[in-house]
Amino acid sequence: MGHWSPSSAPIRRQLTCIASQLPDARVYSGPSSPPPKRVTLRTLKAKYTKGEPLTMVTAYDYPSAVHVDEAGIDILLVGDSVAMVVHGHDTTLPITMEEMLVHCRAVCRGARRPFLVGDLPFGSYETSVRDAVISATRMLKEGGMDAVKLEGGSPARVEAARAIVETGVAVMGHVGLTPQSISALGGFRPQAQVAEEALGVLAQAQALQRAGCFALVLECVPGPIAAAITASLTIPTIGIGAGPATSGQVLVYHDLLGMMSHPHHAKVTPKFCKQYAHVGQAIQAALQAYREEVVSRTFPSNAYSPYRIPAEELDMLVDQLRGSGAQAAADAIIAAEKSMHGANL
Ligand SMILES: Nc1nc(=O)c2c([nH]1)NC[C@@H]1CN(c3ccc(C(=O)N[C@@H](CCC(=O)O)C(=O)O)cc3)CN21
Ligand SMILES: CC(C)C(=O)C(=O)O
Ligand SMILES: [Mg+2]
Repeated sequence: MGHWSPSSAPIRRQLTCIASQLPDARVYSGPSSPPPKRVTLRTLKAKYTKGEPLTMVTAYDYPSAVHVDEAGIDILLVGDSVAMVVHGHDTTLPITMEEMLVHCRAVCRGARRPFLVGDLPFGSYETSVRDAVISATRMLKEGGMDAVKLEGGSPARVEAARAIVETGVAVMGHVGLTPQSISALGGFRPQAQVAEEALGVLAQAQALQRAGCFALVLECVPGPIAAAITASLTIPTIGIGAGPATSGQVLVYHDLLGMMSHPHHAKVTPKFCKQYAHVGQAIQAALQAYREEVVSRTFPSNAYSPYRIPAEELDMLVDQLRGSGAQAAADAIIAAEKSMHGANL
């Protein structure tokens, strides 16, 4: 048994057996790779109870998941923001369940430790409670997620959240700015900026808590409103553009890395995003340097041309090519050998 805790592994291990396409990187693969201690609902609750901030970041693929895991982030969200930051859409609406599941599986292979939450995409849970339950269970069975997130706090959304929880799937709620409602909202606008609206968001948050949500995202609401909501709940709030008084914070991976500095991307980087790096600039500089080195024929140098052939083999090859009349090929060998290794054949 080693140090597998009975509560953390069995479910995911079973899932991995059921669905052959599921990631196996989260399965204990022998003594050489000790299993990392997974973040569970219990871990999250313990942190919240102690007043420790919860950290959450999005990731959409294997390398970003590895990085988020290594950084010790508590919760990894496979967000439907993938539609905008990875697929290049202007909103989160077009991303499909099948596309989300592909991203979830890639993330699951890279992230062993964080608690994994998958965003239910637009259209996958609003049509009926039955559809909501089907979509949520797919996120776990086919996506390898630990929990799902859905947007909104209207009575219909609360009913969907309750039904999913009753199925045995952990649900994270999401109120304030709910980007999937952009058509009705008329834009990515900050929410709860008048007292009546703030009371509405508070009531939605409380209804989602009653429905059994284990946490709530509060997006784009004034700090004091987020503070009031957080103080009124017994489950953690995870803020984004919601000030410092929430129980935790979430940012989009590409935003916090400064990957979207290109003017084409800049439109989707909201004001509340702090850039902890300027990875976009680093990528741009590297690509330009590569292009310039190829054009100037300085790449690949000998250091990056690793495959060798013994001199006597080359001699034989040159002789055979000459014998068969392939003079140009033979000359090319001699010229290349001279320029790469200064050798005269
Ligand atoms: N890259 C990225 N980061 C995000 O945080 C994010 C996404 N994408 N996509 C999904 C949602 C959409 N989000 C957004 C997007 C834009 C604003 C924004 O620019 N708001 C402006 C007001 C714009 C308006 O009035 O139309 C602001 O002043 O905050 C806020 C949140 C947050 N989420
Ligand atoms: C911004 C977070 C909360 C989100 O829902 C997403 O990335 O899709
Ligand atoms: Mg989302």
